[in-house]
Amino acid sequence: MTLDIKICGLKSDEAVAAALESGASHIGFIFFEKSPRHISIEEAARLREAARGKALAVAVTVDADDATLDAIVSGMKPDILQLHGHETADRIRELKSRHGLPVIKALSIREASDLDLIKTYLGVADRFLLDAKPPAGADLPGGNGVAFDWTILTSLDANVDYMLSGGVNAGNIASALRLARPSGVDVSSGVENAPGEKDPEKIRAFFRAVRAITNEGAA
Ligand SMILES: O=C(O)c1ccccc1N[C@@H]1O[C@H](COP(=O)(O)O)[C@@H](O)[C@H]1O
Repeated sequence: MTLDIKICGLKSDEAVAAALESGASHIGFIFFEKSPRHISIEEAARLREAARGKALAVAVTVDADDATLDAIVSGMKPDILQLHGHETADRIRELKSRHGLPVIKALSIREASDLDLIKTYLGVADRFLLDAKPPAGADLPGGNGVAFDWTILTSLDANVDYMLSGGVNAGNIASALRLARPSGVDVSSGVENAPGEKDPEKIRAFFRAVRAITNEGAA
């Protein structure tokens, strides 16, 4: 079983290096000013250069307007856009034609009925990222380190291509992957010492934990 691994909210050379050396398929940069992981376009452009040919660079935005997205796309040249707000299917069609980039649509999940939203975006979004709904009063739509009940994913149509996100870490990824069959996992808080402060050793430990479970079948 191969599994994409996205390390999100990167801000330092050390964290990018740990993600790439460990074999990250995707590295994510957050463009959302309220986030402790927010990064400037210039800095993201510099960091993403290290990943060229190694991992795909993902620009994460939240209900961003055209001017903001134009600046991100021309400045940082991401491989993928991750839309983490309330973007409609029409807005995604518009952005895909404007920028010619694949789109990951993040959806906030708490209960099984929240998965119904997937239908709205099927054939429009290239991939889904299923994240936990933010806790009451949270400032951030993602990156809260909160997990949802993964057992609800057992009923999900096997053709839905999604990354599992929200509160994932080295300690719980094995149970997540025993319950769900995502094509990728996305982690941010779970590899940090404090909000926005990635820990290279936690990044490496996360990959070891994923490999322990994905290699089980190969032994
Ligand atoms: O991480 C953030 O600060 C953030 C801000 C705005 C939108 C999305 C954000 N993060 C995304 O949420 C997932 C899950 O995070 P966590 O592992 O639960 O902390 C993260 O990987 C980003 O894709």
